[in-house]
Amino acid sequence: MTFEEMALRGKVALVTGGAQGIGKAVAEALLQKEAKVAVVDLNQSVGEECKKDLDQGFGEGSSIFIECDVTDGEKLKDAFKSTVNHFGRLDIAVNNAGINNEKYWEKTIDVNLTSVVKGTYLALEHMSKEHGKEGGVIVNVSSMAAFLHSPHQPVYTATKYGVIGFTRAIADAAAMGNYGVRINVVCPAFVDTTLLQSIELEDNMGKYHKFKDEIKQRMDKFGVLDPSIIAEGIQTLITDESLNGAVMKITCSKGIHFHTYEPLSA
Ligand SMILES: NC(=O)c1ccc[n+]([C@@H]2O[C@H](COP(=O)([O-])OP(=O)(O)OC[C@H]3O[C@@H](n4cnc5c(N)ncnc54)[C@H](O)[C@@H]3O)[C@@H](O)[C@H]2O)c1
Ligand SMILES: CCCCC/C=C\C=C\[C@H](O)C/C=C\C/C=C\CCCC(=O)O
Repeated sequence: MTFEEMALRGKVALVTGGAQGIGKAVAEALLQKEAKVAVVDLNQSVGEECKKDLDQGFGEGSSIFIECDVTDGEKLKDAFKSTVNHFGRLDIAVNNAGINNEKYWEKTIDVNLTSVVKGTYLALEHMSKEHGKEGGVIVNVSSMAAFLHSPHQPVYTATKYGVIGFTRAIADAAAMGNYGVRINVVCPAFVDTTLLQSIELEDNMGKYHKFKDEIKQRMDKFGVLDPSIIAEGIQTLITDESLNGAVMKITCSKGIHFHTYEPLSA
C-alpha cells in the first residue's frame, strides 16, 4: 500500500463544487484511495449524474451527493452536518466551488471568496481540536489568475487573491492555536472544465466579452491542463503533513510547484 493510500483510507472528505470539473476529479482521486466523499454542489442533475458515475466506479456506500448552494450559509452548514451524520466524522474539506462572472460580480465574490471563508470556518468546527475534534486538513481552491492577473477578469482575480490571503492567515492561526488542522491553497492555470466556456457568454464576461479572442490566444499560449493533475496536487496538499499555509501552483510549463514568499519583515 502506498503512503497516500494509507493516509486516505477510511478518511471522510467534503468537496464543494464536486459534481464536475476539478471537484469531480478530486472526488474520484480520493475514492480511488478508499476515502469516503460527500459531493456538495448546486447543480442537482449534474450532481445525480456524478453520483451514478461514482457508484459505478467505487460502490454505492462510498459517496453521497448533497444538493447545496454554498452561498446559502444555512444550507452549507447543513451539508457539513449531513456529511458527519452520514459518515460519522470529517477529516478533509476542499472548498472548490467557483464561478467566473464579471457581469454579476457580487455573486462572484459571494461564491469564490465569502463561501470559501464560510466553508473553512465550518470545516474547523467539525475538525479542530479547539472544538474537541480530531484534526484534519482543508484545501481552498484559488487560481493562477492571482499571479498572472488578466484585464479580462478583475473581480475573479480579486477573489482568488483573497482566497490565498485568507488561507495563509488562517493556516497561521491554526498552527498558533494548535487546531490540529492544516490549511493549504492550490492555484491552477487554465483547466479543461465547463468554467472555461464562460468566456463565450456575455452574461458571464459582461463588458470584457469583446476580448474573448484574446483570452483564447492566452489559453493557446499557456496551454490547458487536465483536471486530474489538479486532483493530484490537491492530494499532495492533503497528505503531506509538512504542508500548512502552502501555496501550490499548477501550470503547463512547470507542472506542480510551490510559490515561495520572502520571510516576514516590516
Ligand atoms: N477551469 C479553470 O481553468 C480553473 C483554473 C483555476 C482555478 N479554477 C477554480 O477551480 C474551481 C472549480 O472550477 P472548475 O473549473 O472545475 O469549474 P466547473 O464549472 O467545471 O465546476 C464548478 C462546480 O461548482 C459548482 N458550483 C458553482 N457555483 C456553486 C454554488 N454557488 N454552490 C455550489 N456549487 C456551485 C458548479 O455547479 C460546478 O459543478 C473554481 O473555484 C475555479 O475558480 C478553475
Ligand atoms: C485570461 C482570462 C481568462 C478567462 C477564462 C475564464 C476563467 C478561467 C479562470 C481560471 O482560474 C484561470 C485563469 C487564469 C490563469 C491563466 C494563466 C496562467 C498561466 C501561467 C503559466 O503557465 O505560467
